[in-house]
Amino acid sequence: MGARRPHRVRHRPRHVIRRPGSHLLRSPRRGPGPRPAGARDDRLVRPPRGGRPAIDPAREAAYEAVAAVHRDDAYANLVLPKLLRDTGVTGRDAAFATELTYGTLRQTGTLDAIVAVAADRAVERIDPPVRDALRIGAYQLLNMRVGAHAAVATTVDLVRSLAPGAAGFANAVLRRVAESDRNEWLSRLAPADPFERAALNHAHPQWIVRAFTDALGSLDEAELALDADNLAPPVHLCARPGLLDPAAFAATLRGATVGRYSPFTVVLTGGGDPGGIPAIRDGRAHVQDEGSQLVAAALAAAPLDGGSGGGRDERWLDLCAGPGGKAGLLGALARTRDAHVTAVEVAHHRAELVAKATEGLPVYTIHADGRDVGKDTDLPEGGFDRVLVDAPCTGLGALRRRPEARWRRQPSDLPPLTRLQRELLQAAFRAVRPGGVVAYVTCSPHQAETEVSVTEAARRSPVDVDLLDARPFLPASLPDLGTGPTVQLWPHRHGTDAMFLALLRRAG
Ligand SMILES: C[S@@+](CC[C@H](N)C(=O)[O-])C[C@H]1O[C@@H](n2cnc3c(N)ncnc32)[C@H](O)[C@@H]1O
Repeated sequence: MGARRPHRVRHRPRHVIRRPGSHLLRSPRRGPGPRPAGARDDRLVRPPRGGRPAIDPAREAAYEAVAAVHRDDAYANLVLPKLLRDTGVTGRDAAFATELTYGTLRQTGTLDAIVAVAADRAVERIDPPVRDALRIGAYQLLNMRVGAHAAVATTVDLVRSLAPGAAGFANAVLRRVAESDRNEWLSRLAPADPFERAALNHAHPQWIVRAFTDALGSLDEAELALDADNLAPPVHLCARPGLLDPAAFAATLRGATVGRYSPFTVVLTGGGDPGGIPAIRDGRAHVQDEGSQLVAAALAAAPLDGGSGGGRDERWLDLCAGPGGKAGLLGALARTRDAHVTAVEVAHHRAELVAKATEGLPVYTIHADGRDVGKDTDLPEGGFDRVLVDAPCTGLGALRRRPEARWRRQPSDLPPLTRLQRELLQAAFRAVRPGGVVAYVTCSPHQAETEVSVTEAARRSPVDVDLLDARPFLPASLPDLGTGPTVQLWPHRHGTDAMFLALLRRAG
């Protein structure tokens, strides 16, 4: 396939680009499912040596990971694998530690509400290390099939090793927690307000419950979306079009299947490290949620008007490219169509990731601010046929992948993000040529970041833009796309992250 040589990007010190050595785009490993019902816990503490309790390594790793998330703002999916490696925890023990860590982080708000009653004090008044240990103990009691004796004894030993004076307190709190199961606790605590109740039952902050309800139109369905966030998602791979056949690729991977909707998706069900897969190492595939693949492919599928572009369809722009997932798919599609992609990323290290992720594809990465369209000679006004704005957002649509994120995000994150989203989308309107198409994408279903950002940016656009019905540019088999013209995907409906897509065409 004759890939056209991309235009050269002017060399300036702030431009990182240009194909550094081959590096892999790696994705976080996902955790395994919960321990099977009735499974025996064989990870009891080892006998004390020298009078001090020895904590079993799996629980210790889980505690360290949860503590690092709360103490150091660490990310569980980065910190836990390292802890497991360092402590030599593997196999079933690693699966136990992963479920304990991810589950405790997802359920933090609900566990805290229960621990607060059992401790008869606000959790903020419990020392942070003891508080994290109690969360881990309570998760084992309420959400895993760990026997009460094992959960309490191991947690008390953990607390004794962290804060010897608090062991008695931890013992009393956990014994009280163990007196009821999760459902009994939830009905005992049940707030009268339905949003507060849903927040407690599904372990999300209330503002996120309300945001999902606004986007879905009903609290009942929002509860399904909240539940979906509490399940570990499967790993999706993108078999890059023109480089790899998904069915043949899936056949080489244990337990893999082709995706439900995207023609490029392969779903990994057998676990394992995707980074070790040869097709990923050599750039014929990458890790990417199926929803992300669908929205990127929709941009490539939407028809252009001739306009002043005279029917040209060769200059594509990804205005927010890091770490390069969509640039990888767009680059592969561009390669099959003699087009090329300019990939813009404002964060230097993320621009380097984009360059690595798109190695071998007709993609040039620019370390620049996407809002500089018209000011930066590499981002000329009207210079592009297709433009993607995969905007920085709260990420509320991908909470299932980031166990701690729901508690870290705040409503106060919205104003600066929505301002940036609208500025980037306006820059995209300037960058696209008359008759060309812009895709605005977020991995958030929050309406301030989706519909409102699109409406506001279009209202203030210096050029005329028309909102297209995005639904025809997604696979016909994709259900529940609503009445358009924008599309909102959901984990509970589509098995994808909650990606939002709006397609807009600049008037010719
Ligand atoms: C949602 S992520 C993009 C994900 C990417 N498209 C992918 O599929 O891998 C948004 C990205 O926009 C970048 N960004 C934020 N502000 C920007 C700006 N003003 N110009 C360009 N990129 C920006 C962020 O650093 C982040 O990497």
